[in-house]
Amino acid sequence: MKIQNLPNEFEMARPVLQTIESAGFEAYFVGGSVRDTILGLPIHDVDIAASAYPAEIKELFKRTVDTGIEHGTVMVLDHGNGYEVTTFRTESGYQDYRRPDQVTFIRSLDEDLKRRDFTINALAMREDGEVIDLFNGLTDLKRRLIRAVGDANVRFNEDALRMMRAVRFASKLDFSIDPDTMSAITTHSHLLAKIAVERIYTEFVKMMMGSKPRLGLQDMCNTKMIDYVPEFKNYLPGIKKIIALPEFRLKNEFQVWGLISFSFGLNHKQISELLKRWKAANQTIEATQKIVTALRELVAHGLNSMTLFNTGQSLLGDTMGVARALNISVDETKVMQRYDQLPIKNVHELAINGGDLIKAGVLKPGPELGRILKQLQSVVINGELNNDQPTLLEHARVILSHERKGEI
Ligand SMILES: Nc1ccn([C@@H]2O[C@H](COP(=O)(O)OP(=O)(O)OP(=O)(O)O)[C@@H](O)[C@H]2O)c(=O)n1
Repeated sequence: MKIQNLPNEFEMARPVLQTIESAGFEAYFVGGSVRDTILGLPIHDVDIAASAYPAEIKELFKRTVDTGIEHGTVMVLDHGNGYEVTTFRTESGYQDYRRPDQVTFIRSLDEDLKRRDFTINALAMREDGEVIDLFNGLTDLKRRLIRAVGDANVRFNEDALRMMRAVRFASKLDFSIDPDTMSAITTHSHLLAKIAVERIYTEFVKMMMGSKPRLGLQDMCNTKMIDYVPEFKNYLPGIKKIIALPEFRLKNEFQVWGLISFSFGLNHKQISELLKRWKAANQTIEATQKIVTALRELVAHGLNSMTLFNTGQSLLGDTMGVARALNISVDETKVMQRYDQLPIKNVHELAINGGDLIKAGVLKPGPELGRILKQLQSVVINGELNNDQPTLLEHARVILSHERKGEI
C-alpha cells in the first residue's frame, strides 16, 4: 500500500530520510505517526528508524543531539525541526518486565519491527509513502483490532506496561483487543505490579481521555489489571458506576480524577491519599478536590459564590466537563455568567490588603491579618459589602471590636 498526500510533518522530514538513504542506509517512518496517518488522525511528531548506527547518523548531519544514544536514538536538527532517528535494534533481557537490559543495533528492518508491541504499531513507511507491513497491521487497522506482534505472552513478559498500552489504544481508537492478546493480558496482569506507577498513570490517563474509556475500565476489570493499580480494587462499585454511564469524553487529567473521585465518593483526604499512591502532582490533587467540592454542591443545591470563587474559571470549566460525563444536568451558561459577575475573581482584586490594615492602625503584623482578610474577602464575594477600601476598613474594625467585646 502506498499513502498519497502525506501530511506535512512527513514532507518536512523527508530530506532527513533522503540524506540517510543517499549514504547507502535504509530509513523509514515508524510508530504512532504511521498508524495515525492511515487512520486519518492528526499527527504530532514523526519517528524515524534507520539501519545506520548512531555514530554513522552523527556523521551524516551537521547538527545532532544525543537524546538517547545508548538506546540508539539521535536527534537530528534540520531547518529548525528536531527528528528522532533510532537505529534498528533488538532488545533482550527484560529481567524486570520493564525496560530491556540490552539493546543490540542491527541492520535489518524486519528484526526491528518484530520487537514492537502491536501490529498496528509495527508498520514502517518509506519516504515515498509505501508502507511495509510484515504482521498484517493494515488489516488490523481495518478490522479495528489491537493484536500483539507474534506471541502476546512474550510481548507482555518483555514489557508489562504494554498491557496498559493495549487498553489505552483500544480506548483511544475505539478498537477491540484480539482474544489471544486479551487472554495473554489476563495471564500476565499481575506483572503490572512491577511497573513504576508513574508509567501506569500516563497510560491510564490517556486511556480515560480516549473515545471509549468505559470499555477500557471494563477491560481492566475483565483482565484483573484493576487489581494492580493503586487502591482501585477497593472501589469496584464506583468503577461499575462509571462503566454504566452513557458514553463520555474527558479533556484533561483533572477531569479524569474528578470523575473518578466523585464516582468513588471520596472526601478531600481520601482524594489526596489515593492520588498520592498514584504519585500525582500536588496541583492535580488540589484541582481534583476543587472539582469534587463543586460537583457535590451542584448536585445538592447549586454552586454558592464562595465555591465559584474558590474553583476559578478554568476548573469550573472542568467541573462542567465532568458533570456532563456524569449526566448531571446543569445550566452551564448560567454558572459561567454567575462566575463572570463575581465582584472579585482573585484575592489581589480585593480593595484592601494586609499593608492597608496595618497602615490604618487596625491591626499589627501577624497571623490575625490573614484571618481578617479572609473574612473581608468572603463578605465581598457573597455581595454583602462593596469592594471599596473605606467600607472594608470599617468592616474590619467592626469585626475586631465585636470579637474583643466577645472576649471580655
Ligand atoms: N512498550 C512499548 C513502547 C513502544 N513500542 C514501540 O515504539 C513505538 C513508539 O512508541 P510511543 O512513542 O510510546 O507510542 P506511539 O505508538 O508512537 O503512540 P503515541 O504517540 O500515540 O503514544 C510504538 O509505536 C511501538 O512500535 C513498543 O513496542 N513497546
